Amino acid sequence: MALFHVRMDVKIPHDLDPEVRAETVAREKAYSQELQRSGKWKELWRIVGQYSNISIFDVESADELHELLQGLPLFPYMDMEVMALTRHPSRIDD
Ligand SMILES: O=C(O)CC1=CCC(=O)O1
Repeated sequence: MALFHVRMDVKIPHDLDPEVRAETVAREKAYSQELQRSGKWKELWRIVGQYSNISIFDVESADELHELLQGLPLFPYMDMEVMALTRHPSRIDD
């Protein structure tokens, strides 16, 4: 198991065809909901006031995360920042 914190900033070009935009956003939703159901996409939060999200992924490896992120329909239109997480030694839960 490997946990990753990912920030995604969505930057869809203003001149993108509205139908392509709507279809891509719909595919993004379906793709992310499938990964949420699988348990790999554990958290998905909107950053208030921004077309950005904070996500937590629980995957086998950085390679797997890379594959998942590259498969996002909005991948060509996003900037991403990825942070690998490890357990803090002061945590009290198992
Ligand atoms: O709207 C976003 O933040 C991009 C996105 C990620 C998963 C999803 O459904 O939309």
